Amino acid sequence: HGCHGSAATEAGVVELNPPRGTRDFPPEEMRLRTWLFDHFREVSRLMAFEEVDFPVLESEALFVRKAGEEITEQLYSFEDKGGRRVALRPEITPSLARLVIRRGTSAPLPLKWFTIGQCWRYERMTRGRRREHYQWNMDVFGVPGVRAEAELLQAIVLLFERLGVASSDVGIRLSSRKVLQVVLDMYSVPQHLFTKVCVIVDKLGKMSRDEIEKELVSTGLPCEAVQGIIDVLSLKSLSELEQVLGSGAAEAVADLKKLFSFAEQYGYADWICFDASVVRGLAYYTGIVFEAFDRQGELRAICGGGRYDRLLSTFGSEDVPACGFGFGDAVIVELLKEKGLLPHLSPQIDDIVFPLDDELQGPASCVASSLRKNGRSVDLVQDKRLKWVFKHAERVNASRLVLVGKSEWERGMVRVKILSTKEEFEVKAGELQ
Ligand SMILES: CC(=O)Nc1cnc2ccccc2c1
Repeated sequence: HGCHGSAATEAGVVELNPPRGTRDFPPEEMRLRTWLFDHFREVSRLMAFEEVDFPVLESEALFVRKAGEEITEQLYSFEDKGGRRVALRPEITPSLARLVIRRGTSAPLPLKWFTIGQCWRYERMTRGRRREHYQWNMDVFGVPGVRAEAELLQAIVLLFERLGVASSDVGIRLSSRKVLQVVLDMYSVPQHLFTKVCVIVDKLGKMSRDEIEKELVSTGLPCEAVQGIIDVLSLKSLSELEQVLGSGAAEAVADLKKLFSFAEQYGYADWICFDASVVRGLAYYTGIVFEAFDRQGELRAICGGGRYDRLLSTFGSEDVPACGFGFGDAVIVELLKEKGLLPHLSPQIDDIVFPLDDELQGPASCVASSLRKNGRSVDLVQDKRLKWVFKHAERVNASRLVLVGKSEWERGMVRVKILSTKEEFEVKAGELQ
């Protein structure tokens, strides 16, 4: 079966590549994805978070925010046959908020929920970036203080440690949006510009400083405010922050100090550091924000999150304090590749069962069936030469080869070969486990 590129090369062959910006997961890639997602799930279990799920398709209204965020500008939205405006979700948080409201915000709190879901963006392919990725989300609803953030940070650190990533490879930068709030108040910048400013200054480090200044000025900020914002966001320590902002930043500083002391108790203090330039690019964050980055590379964000205490009221509900993070499946895999931490994953087949000639296919099925009922994963091989079967057993890393032969079967026996030790023996067919 030749490897076709696309319909263009051979008349009548359908386009074989998945749509632009999307991926297939053939077995070897699916094993790596399953390995990563199993770690996401195990950490969620350790943290006593409950799994939830949502449709990939949501009402477009859930994501319309007019704050100039990249993911809402690249919304994969369309009108369905019922004339409804719908969208492939670009993120998970609004769906979580929708379900919390739907269940009634008086439901017993706190809620600790996690999900792993595919998210979409319609990116002009000029940048050749992907249009979908999978994101692990962990969110806490109903905990107003930074104890919730401390739990989320532990989840992130547990995940990295399980993958073999050390705090020398990756750090977690954290700050509070209350810092920016104080600066904007100092220059009496109107509140409605707050989210726009956050989205713009989130590009610090990705865009040049004067491009940022230009964008801030074009949103209507007075020049001294622009200078003040950039100066404050360049501060590298809490004590500097206190000196520069004085009592105005007391709340932000108190939150951060509490979070750092929790970090000591949890034992992950060497993973985190204060960095006033962290604001994250999502409009709805209101307090602590954080992002994990690789200390060597081009400082890509591996995951990120923060507190969003006012999101539910934007959907017309009572507010419920909330915080959470999203952890994508792309940057982490690149990091693991660079660090030589990718696992070698082979199929997990326990037994290969093979009838030595065709009239033994029935008995072989019977042997395979009883092994499967005993929880063994069995590959029942038919119409192959024995030579092929040995090679296949190696390839799939099977533990045992069970050969059903005529003379043995007549004595109620089968031949078993342990592939690791090469030892071979007969066993009563009915007693094979
Ligand atoms: C590195 C990468 O693929 N990022 C990515 C890919 N697809 C997305 C889709 C929606 C939102 C964010 C996304 C982010």
